[in-house]
Amino acid sequence: MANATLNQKSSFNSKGELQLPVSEFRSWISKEPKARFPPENGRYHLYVSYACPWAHRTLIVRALKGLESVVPVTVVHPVLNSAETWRFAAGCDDIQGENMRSDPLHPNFRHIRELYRLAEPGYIGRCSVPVLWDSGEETVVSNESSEIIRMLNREFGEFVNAEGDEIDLYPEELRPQIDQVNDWIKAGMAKTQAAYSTAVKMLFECLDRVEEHLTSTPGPYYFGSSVTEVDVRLYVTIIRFDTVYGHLFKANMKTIRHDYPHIHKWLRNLYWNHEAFRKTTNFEHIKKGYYRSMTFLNPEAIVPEGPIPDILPLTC
Ligand SMILES: N[C@@H](CCC(=O)N[C@@H](CS)C(=O)NCC(=O)O)C(=O)O
Repeated sequence: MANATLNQKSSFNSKGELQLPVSEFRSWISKEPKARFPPENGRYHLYVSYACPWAHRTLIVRALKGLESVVPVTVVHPVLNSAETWRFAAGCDDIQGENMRSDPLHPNFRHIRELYRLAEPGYIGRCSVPVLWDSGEETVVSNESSEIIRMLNREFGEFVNAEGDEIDLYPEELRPQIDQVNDWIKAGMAKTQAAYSTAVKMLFECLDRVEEHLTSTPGPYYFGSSVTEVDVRLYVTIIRFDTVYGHLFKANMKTIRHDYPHIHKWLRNLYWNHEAFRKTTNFEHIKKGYYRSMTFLNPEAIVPEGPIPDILPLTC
């Protein structure tokens, strides 16, 4: 299953297959006694882009757990300039969005790169989002979404709201199945015809598997009656599918809305019936983010008008 990273310059191996870099900041917020980063109200800050699927995961989990006021968020401008890295909003931007603003913690910062360099002077690695920032130590706790969502799910017990408390996205009894699905939700993108043909076929085989699975479960979630990490991780890819991946990455063997009725129903249920999914999905940022940033795939930076609507209603 493809999750396409929003990068100006992705790394490819000699066969033209995408190579995903490893995230460099991997500390944990933990409620263990004496933890370096204990859960605290207002201490941590999330820096995200609505365009980025990995950052989107963290926004959904933060909302599902009711942690919006505990872990504030700043949304960057959706168009990535790889030389300068993600930039904070400026007053004159033509694109708006909730929580899109200048950095409230470092008002003189213009780019995400400055956070990384404050955390590690001389840092020359990748300056990706999401960033989970610790305003206590002025450092990056983590820039790995799969780990940030586990921290938000598990470590903020005393701060989550009543609804969030009912939700465990990684419950003990489902862990083997969740790990198995996570294993094949991998990034895909290619630079040669052969690598593309292999990747695109694999991608649609994965979608076929998801469709088949959803045909045989009562739903409305991937594993039945409770939302899990798998719903979050699949959602951020599938919501971008018809609007971006099908066109920009030529993943056009089928569309979600026309060819996968069970995935389509599962997707629309999450979007229309759950604020945590709907509120964190900003189609303008997603489309402008991908089509204007990935100019090596879309040199004129033209943003397509369709599909219209971005997502179909619940009943159609
Ligand atoms: N492994 C990271 C990947 C995050 C990632 O690749 N983010 C992209 C946007 S979708 C990014 O910030 N790219 C900027 C860059 O590489 O310069 C995670 O899951 O958190």
